[in-house]
Amino acid sequence: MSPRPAAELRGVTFAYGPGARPVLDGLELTVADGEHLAVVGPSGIGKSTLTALLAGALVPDRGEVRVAGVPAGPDGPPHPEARRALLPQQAYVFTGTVRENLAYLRPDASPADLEQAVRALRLGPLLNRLGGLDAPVDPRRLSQGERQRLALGRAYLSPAPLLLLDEATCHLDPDTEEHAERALAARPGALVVVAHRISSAVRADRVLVLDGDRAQCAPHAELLARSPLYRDLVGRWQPEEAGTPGGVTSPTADRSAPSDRSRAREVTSSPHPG
Ligand SMILES: Nc1ncnc2c1ncn2[C@@H]1O[C@H](COP(=O)(O)OP(=O)(O)OP(=O)(O)O)[C@@H](O)[C@H]1O
Repeated sequence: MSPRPAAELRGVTFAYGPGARPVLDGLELTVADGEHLAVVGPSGIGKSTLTALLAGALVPDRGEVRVAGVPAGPDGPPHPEARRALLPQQAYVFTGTVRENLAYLRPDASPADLEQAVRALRLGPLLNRLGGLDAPVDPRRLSQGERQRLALGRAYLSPAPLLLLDEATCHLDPDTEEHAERALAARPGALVVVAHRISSAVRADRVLVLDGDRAQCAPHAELLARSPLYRDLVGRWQPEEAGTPGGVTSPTADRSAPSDRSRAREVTSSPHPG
């Protein structure tokens, strides 16, 4: 028997309010157990909306979102196997100690667990600067990148089997981002990353390209070979990466062109390649 998917979207349609044009319309997606999925697409196409639906922060108007086989929604604490952690671009950092920040989602984390998270996310130098695990954190005195790194350490320790990163590494340099994504992907469970660099898409198992009714999901190389849309996105992305320190900009496209999002689309079903 094949393992239960980490997440499934079946015919998911969502609009921000009655009468508004659906952001997602009939989306079909399966995230395999243990999969590392990157999500890309033009600005405003619905990448954050998708992560919020997977997190249960938004509820579809039609269709269903399931996490580990359990319907996702805002009602009640999720089944332990269906927990997910959503990291937004603006990282949450709490007043409290470094330890409390890191262990917020896993209060029973042992010293060995914390040590492993610090090592896996290369947080040692930051911890030294802050004064160690028991030093108080003043969020106002942390850079955006430092905040993101603490939040990534928290996500690493989280027991949630589904991690959702919505441009949660955008203030990190490419090397630190790669290390963090690889560490998070190596945890048990699935990782969904709204990518803001092409390198993020390249190292994922598959890439979901959201663009209205042309949404597609496949490994990077396959999309490059068969998807003009993906090649177009990558083509516009690479110069930005090359020219922007940190390369923090998502690919953007002219969204003034009318786009028909009315047709359902199947964007998965291929098994997790790894
Ligand atoms: N709270 C909201 N109320 C109304 N419309 C919203 C809201 N949040 C997002 N939208 C709209 O929904 C669409 C999708 O937004 P979303 O943030 O999911 O896109 P995105 O692909 O993540 O964009 P970006 O790459 O620019 O972050 C956009 O047209 C946006 O204006």
